Amino acid sequence: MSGGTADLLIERIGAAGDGVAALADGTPAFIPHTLPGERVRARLLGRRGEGHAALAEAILAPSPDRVAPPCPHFLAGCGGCALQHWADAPYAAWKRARVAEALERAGFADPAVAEPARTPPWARRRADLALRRAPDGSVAIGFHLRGSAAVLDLATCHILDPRLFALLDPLRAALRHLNALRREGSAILNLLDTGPDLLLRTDGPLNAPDRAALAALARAQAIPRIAHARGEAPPETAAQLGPAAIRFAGVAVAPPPGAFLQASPQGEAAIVAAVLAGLPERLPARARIADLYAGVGTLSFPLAARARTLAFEGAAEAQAALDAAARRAGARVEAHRRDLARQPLLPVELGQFAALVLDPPYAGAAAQMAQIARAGRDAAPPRVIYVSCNPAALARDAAVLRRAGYALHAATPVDQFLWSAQIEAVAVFARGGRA
Ligand SMILES: C[S@@+](CC[C@H](N)C(=O)[O-])C[C@H]1O[C@@H](n2cnc3c(N)ncnc32)[C@H](O)[C@@H]1O
Repeated sequence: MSGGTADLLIERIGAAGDGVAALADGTPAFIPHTLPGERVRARLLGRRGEGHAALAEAILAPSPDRVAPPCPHFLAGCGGCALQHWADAPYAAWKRARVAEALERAGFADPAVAEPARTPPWARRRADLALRRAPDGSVAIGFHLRGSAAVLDLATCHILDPRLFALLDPLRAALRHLNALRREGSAILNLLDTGPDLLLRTDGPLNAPDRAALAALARAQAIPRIAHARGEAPPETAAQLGPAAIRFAGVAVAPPPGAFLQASPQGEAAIVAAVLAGLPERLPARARIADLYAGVGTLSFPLAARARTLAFEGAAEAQAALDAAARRAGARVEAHRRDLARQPLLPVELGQFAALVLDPPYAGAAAQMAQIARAGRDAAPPRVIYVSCNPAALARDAAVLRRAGYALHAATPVDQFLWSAQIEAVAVFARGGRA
């Protein structure tokens, strides 16, 4: 069916942010930059998963909710954003509905879902940008074009913090002559309290002139640390001018290069607030909280203000940074390294916690959920506070909690990835009667 055109009615927005229309045989077509209710003329491109990829050649009847996208890269297909063409109110309502639908699929009828906590434009403090060298030696830095391996070279960006965006031109200039970048790589930018932290992953080794060039870039742009890794190898510091640190609840942590951070300060604040609000009002003096998938301690240190917190994290460097920060600050945080997919907390361990906070990666926390279900009424923690970055995993994991006897206490969507299809959420579950 590819190559042809069809006039179609957009029925809804799909999980990747594309408009979805039904073809004559009922197969869904995924059409970027369209909106529910619109009639479009679409060119069919080929199979995509269960349906067809398509492009809108013309919007025959535009939605009243269509707005002019603020960024010129959007209609060129920049993969950083999917929904800039949607008015703010229906856009936010769609994000909220994705969380509500996930909880409904888990079996919680008519879930009480708050309005999304928002992140404004120009606030993203963490970005993983693609690098691509052109035949003339120049280097493109940006997001992949949607559905393509090509990199859109960013001339502007409405989501990135301007302090990070300002580094792109000097970085392009430095990368032009960097031997370590042969064809492609990535630049992970984290804006810490001490300034930008840069991790370059490239397809070649760093040589002495490369090191000198990166040191010069660090000095000229006041970048405290630039690290480099070849492919997926562990990073090594290429230039360090000063400390690289960020504070969580007043505790300074020195994260490893490329460490996971919540994508925006607003997103982090909203997640921390919703997690703390989900704790029982009164915690006994000897109460303990478990923070699973703790990273470098974004949630552990705020939680420790309420009770002794045992933090579990699988990545060695993140766990070490969390452990060192907790020791230096004398915080009530004990950091343990543990692969929670292979070694989830067992019922005998779960029984000691007044609350279990978990913030798993995209795949969710199936192994841990199975142990909570096994723990039964006596050992399962009274509260489970689940921070989700994937509604599908939330639906699956929340269903296990429901079957294990938990009620949904609160749900807060957090929109940290402005204009993308992503939505995060903090869902608070309480065992029957104790909410
Ligand atoms: C979404 S991040 C959350 C980090 C932290 N809670 C925060 O807010 O910054 C998920 C974390 O889970 C860790 N992780 C991924 N797979 C894991 C596993 N199997 N066992 C333990 N930790 C894992 C990652 O290293 C990452 O730090």
